Amino acid sequence: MNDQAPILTADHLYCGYGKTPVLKNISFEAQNGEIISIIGPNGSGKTTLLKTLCGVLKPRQGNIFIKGEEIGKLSRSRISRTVARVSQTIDMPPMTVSAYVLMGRLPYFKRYQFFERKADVDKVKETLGLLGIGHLAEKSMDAISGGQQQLAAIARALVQEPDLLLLDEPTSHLDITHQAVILNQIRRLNRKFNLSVIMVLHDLNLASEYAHRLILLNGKAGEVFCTGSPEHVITKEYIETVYKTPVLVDQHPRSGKPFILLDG
Ligand SMILES: Nc1ncnc2c1ncn2[C@@H]1O[C@H](COP(=O)(O)OP(=O)(O)OP(=O)(O)O)[C@@H](O)[C@H]1O
Repeated sequence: MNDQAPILTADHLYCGYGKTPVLKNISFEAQNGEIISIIGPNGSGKTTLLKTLCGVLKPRQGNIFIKGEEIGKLSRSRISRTVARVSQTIDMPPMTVSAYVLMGRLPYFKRYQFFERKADVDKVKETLGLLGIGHLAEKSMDAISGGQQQLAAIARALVQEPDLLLLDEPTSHLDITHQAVILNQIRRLNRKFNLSVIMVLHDLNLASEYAHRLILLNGKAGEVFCTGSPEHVITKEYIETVYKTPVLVDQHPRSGKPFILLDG
């Protein structure tokens, strides 16, 4: 892998499930240290794109490069040490939160290593603490709330120590306190460790506030409608065209970022 290359390059991707592709001709580069949010109406293909970007779903055409290397030529563990994904639906194995989060360390296990090392356990503890769920460590995954499961899934991705984090609606089950915990933590990791992030967000105001760049999918056409800074993408004209809903666009009083309200 080449550290100077963009962390991820999507090159003319056509992706989907059946005969007709859900998404057509998607090309973009995610630079190192960039936070990108994929936005768009329900069913526009946000999850499909995220799954394709990490190699879970094979593109029907086009290619993906991670740090300049074709994803198909990389081993699963090499990909896992570089890219971590948190999906929208979280599997709930009957295990404790700490055992679940520890699974994120598997890509670092050596051949014939069957047990975690102290460094792995420390990493898990530290990450649970950072996300405010240290007290849940010994609880079973199926005995905690949906929001807490979401935090545990994010912790599992973070202990993978990825260079690129892919998040599918990371705040969907979270109250505003935990939305702030997650997104501020992601911003902190981005600033401190240059973590690159691509996240699907439904909340356009959170996308506007936390992402450097937005990719707005056009539901019907299966294409990118436009991409750019929040100021470029979150305009009355673009949002009303894509979402077919009247909106008001103002500025956040503190950050100055575009701020959106439904208009009737
Ligand atoms: N496993 C699947 N098999 C077949 N079609 C699928 C599958 N998953 C999704 N689709 C279809 O692909 C299209 C895009 O779905 P996708 O979940 O990527 O959209 P989305 O933008 O993430 O939606 P939402 O905002 O509702 O989560 C939809 O028409 C959906 O029905």
